[in-house]
Amino acid sequence: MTLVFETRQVLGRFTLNAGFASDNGVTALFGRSGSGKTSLLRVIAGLSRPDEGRLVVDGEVLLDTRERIFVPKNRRRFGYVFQDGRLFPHLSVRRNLNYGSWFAQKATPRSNFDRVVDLLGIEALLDCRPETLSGGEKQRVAIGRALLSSPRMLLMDEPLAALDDERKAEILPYLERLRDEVAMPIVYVSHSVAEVVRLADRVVMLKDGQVHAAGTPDDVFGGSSSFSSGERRDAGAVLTGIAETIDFRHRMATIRLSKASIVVPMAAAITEGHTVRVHIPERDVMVATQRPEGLSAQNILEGVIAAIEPDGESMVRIRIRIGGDVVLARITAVSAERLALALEKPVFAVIKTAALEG
Ligand SMILES: Nc1ncnc2c1ncn2[C@@H]1O[C@H](COP(=O)(O)OP(=O)(O)OP(=O)(O)O)[C@@H](O)[C@H]1O
Repeated sequence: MTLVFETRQVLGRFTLNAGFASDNGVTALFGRSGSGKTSLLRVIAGLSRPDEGRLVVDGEVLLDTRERIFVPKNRRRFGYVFQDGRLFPHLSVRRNLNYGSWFAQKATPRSNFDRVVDLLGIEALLDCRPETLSGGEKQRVAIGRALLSSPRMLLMDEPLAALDDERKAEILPYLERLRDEVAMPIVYVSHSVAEVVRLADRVVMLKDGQVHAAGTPDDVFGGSSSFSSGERRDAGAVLTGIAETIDFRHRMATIRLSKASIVVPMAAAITEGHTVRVHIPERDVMVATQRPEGLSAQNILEGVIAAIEPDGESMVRIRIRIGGDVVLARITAVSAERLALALEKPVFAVIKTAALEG
């Protein structure tokens, strides 16, 4: 499945002028409040008609303003998941799910229903009414309903925003399974760096209605200089590793990276042998020229300096290469000078364990 999209739309004083291309996997539309994420999603969904635009999904033109093509929303075959699950309160979970398949062009085979129920872990809930479910359970049902409408693409608008941290942690592993097992593009709107880092294959970062940066989470979060202070705190490296061992007593997992291993607090559902992504915020990395001792930080990784980039007047960003991985650190230019940091110099990246996310 492929998706090619571009649009231009004037909304009052706001102009949306953006586009992106993707295939299967999660494309995150990321940006601050008011950057245009929802407006973009609405154009894709067919909920609003842009002044100019083109949307092609797997070769089929669903929108082309020049050619006067506008396929209405109910014929686009997209599944939607909103912030608030929007389940029908008077229907059981099973009937809510079946409602999705009712609108599918073909009848949903029984096996598909079972597969979706299994994927989202909602079998025990089938006879419940929505009001008896937790927020996370409701969202899982809402995702199931969207999947059972046999969509060719899923559009998710901040599906976790209304949930508390515990519910978010509960549902994230299901979203990861969805990403890994469902062969369709997923467009995922979020303003959470942690969520995007964990789920997205590609990030389209919007700013004032335009694409400000696009690429892998590492490309986009690995050191853009135009983050707000909140985003700046979360900027850093995103590394992929394998969960090697899990210490259930302390709820810590050891993740094998390309050369070294690091220990991270265990996220809700890390399984040994599975691939996980680890986000190391650059603010939580210190640089040492000798291996420090007697520190509370558990992760001290040996590497070499791959780059030193100025970042603002008094700061520098250091890229530390550790085998095939790169960890970022943002330190003052004065510290870099004092430590005589230079390209290819061997250093130790001191990572505060609490800063890692599974
Ligand atoms: N129909 C409209 N008429 C006028 N302005 C609009 C309209 N729709 C959206 N806007 C403006 O477009 C801008 C982008 O809004 P949008 O909801 O797309 O942002 P967002 O990134 O999704 O924000 P949030 O994260 O807060 O949901 C805002 O300034 C909004 O006020």
